Amino acid sequence: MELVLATHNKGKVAELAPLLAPLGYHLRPQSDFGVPEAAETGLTFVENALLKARHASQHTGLPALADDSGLCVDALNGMPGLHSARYAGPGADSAANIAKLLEALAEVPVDQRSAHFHCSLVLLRFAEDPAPLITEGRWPGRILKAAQGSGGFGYDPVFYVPQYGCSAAELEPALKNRISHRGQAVRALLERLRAEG
Ligand SMILES: O=c1nc[nH]c2c1ncn2[C@H]1C[C@H](O)[C@@H](COP(=O)(O)OP(=O)(O)OP(=O)(O)O)O1
Ligand SMILES: [Mg+2]
Repeated sequence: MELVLATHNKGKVAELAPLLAPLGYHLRPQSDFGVPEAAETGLTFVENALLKARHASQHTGLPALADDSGLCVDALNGMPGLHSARYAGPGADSAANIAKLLEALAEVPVDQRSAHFHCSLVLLRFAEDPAPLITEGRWPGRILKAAQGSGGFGYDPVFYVPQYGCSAAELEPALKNRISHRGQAVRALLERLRAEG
C-alpha cells in the first residue's frame, strides 16, 4: 500500500521515513506525483496539516500524511510559529529565517530565549477519509546566539537541546527522531493506529 508524504521538505521526508517504517507502507513523496505546493491558509498548525494532506490525497487518490510544524519563541510571543517557513519573506531559505530570528533576539538574554517546536500530523487513511487521524508533538529548548552544527534542517542549528548540551543540528538523526516534536507526533500516530486496529 502506498502512502503519499504531503510535503515538499526533504528534511521532513528523511526524518519521517524511518519513523513511519513500522507501518509497512510504501512511502512516496508528493513530488513523485507532481503535486504542487498547497496554499497554507490555515490559522493553526492542524488546519494547515489538514489542507496539505487533503490536497495531496485529492491529487493522487491515495492515503496521505502531512506535517505542519514550526518554532514558537516565548520572547516573541510565539513567533515565528505558524509563519516559520516564510518568516524572512515568501520563499525564504533557512539561512535567511535564522538570520532574522537571531536579529529579533539580539538583545534577549540567555535565560529568556526559551522556545519549542510544534508538530501537527494528519493522516488521511484513504482519499476523502472523513475522520483523519490527528496527533501532535512538542519539543522544548532555547534559541542559541549563533548557529552551530550542520545536520537536520530549518532552525535546527539555532535550537539548543538542554539534555544533550548541543544544537538540534548536532544530534544524530536517530536521536533527534527519538526526542523531537515530529518523533513524538509519529509515535502517537502509531499508537492510535494500533489501538484502532
Ligand atoms: O525539526 C525541525 N527542525 C528545524 N526546523 C523545523 C523543524 N520542524 C519544522 N521546522 C521549521 C522549518 C520550517 O521553517 C517550518 C515548517 O514549515 P512547514 O510549512 O510545516 O514546512 P515546509 O514549508 O518546510 O514544508 P511543507 O509545508 O511542504 O511540509 O518549521
Ligand atoms: Mg509549508
